[in-house]
Amino acid sequence: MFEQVKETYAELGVDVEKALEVMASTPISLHCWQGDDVGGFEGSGGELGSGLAVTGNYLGKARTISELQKDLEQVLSLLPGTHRLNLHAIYGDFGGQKVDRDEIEVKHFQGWIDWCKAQGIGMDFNPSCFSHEKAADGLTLSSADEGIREFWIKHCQASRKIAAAIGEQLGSACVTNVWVPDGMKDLPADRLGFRQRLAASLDTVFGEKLNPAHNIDAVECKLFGIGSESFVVGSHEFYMGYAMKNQTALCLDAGHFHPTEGIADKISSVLMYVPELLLHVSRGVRWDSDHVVLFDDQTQAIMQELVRCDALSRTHIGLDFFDASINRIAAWVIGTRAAQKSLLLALLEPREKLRAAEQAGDFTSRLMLQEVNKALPWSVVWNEFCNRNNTPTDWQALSVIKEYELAELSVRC
Ligand SMILES: C[C@H](O)[C@H](O)[C@@H](O)C(=O)CO
Ligand SMILES: [Mn+2]
Repeated sequence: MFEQVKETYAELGVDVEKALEVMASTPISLHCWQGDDVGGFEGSGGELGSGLAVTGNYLGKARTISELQKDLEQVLSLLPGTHRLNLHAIYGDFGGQKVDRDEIEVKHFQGWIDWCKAQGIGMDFNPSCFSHEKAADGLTLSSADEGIREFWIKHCQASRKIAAAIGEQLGSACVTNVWVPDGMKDLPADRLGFRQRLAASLDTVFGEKLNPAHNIDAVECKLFGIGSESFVVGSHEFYMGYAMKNQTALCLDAGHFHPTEGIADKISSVLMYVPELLLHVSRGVRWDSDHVVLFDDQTQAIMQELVRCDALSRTHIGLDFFDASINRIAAWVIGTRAAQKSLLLALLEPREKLRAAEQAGDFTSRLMLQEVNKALPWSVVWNEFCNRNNTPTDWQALSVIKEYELAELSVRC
């Protein structure tokens, strides 16, 4: 059947083998925080805060680094292709000691680096500027309190040093994404002041020039959060301007805009002015609810734009969702596979024929071809991709996950 499908696509000018090659060389950066509900392992007992919220209480949350690594290994075994780990600073191995955010060092993450090396994957990193007493009032790098700003600047500077070591040791640039929750529940008096302080703090954070082969800086914008409904200092306009001016990567999170505003249409514009893009593929339901990513129109549109803009080499595809209402392994596998399937669908699009019709002003054929594309047998190619990587098909993966739940997750009390 697969050979016939290849011929069907070839008639429309689509090279299926080329699409499978690109799939195999396009990693998805797996966010560690889905495994334990964004808790981390500092052992400080701190509550999740700063506008982040996880709902659900499904059994088997990872409680230790080794449990999280075991869960991630299970996930990786069920994903076709080679991926990356996206780690937050709060997941370091602090040996039960109190290590504050401004004191973190490479040694606290060496275990993770070694684990990634053993898995044959790259690693991305994030300073954790949330769920901490010095972020309790919702302000960090833009705070009017210089001591607070200094603390978070030091944390971000330390994070970049760690990221550069990660990138150097693993031989793959580590994307360091800076997201701060800074904002106001109600109407601020001096928006400009907050934004000037954030820009000055970021300039200090990024002041040390690091080898881009080891570390890529990204900044993440947001529209609102819990506790920052009226004002977010790091808005899209702020960070797009900052990224353009300083040529950092810009992180677009699919849940960080108005509920009806997708990020697909932003990709071609952003990539005209910033060097690289980091995506947090997510799914907001009513708000930035961080639902598990699905194979839906929004996700398909994002990947379609990446392929149409020939932007995969300048884009780092990360995921950002945290759902504790279902098996967390399944959440990762469903979400990652949805992102991958959306990418495959985009790679199999007869885009040369679409482009030709559009350039000829033949919008009728363009529309019809877009509809024809939806009915093409892309899932046969997806199953071939799974087979070639010795991974089960979607439905088969569920039974493997259920067995893991019984053997491993259900005994974590
Ligand atoms: C844990 C992540 O840093 C966080 O989800 C951030 O990326 C975000 O999207 C906050 O809304
Ligand atoms: Mn995000």
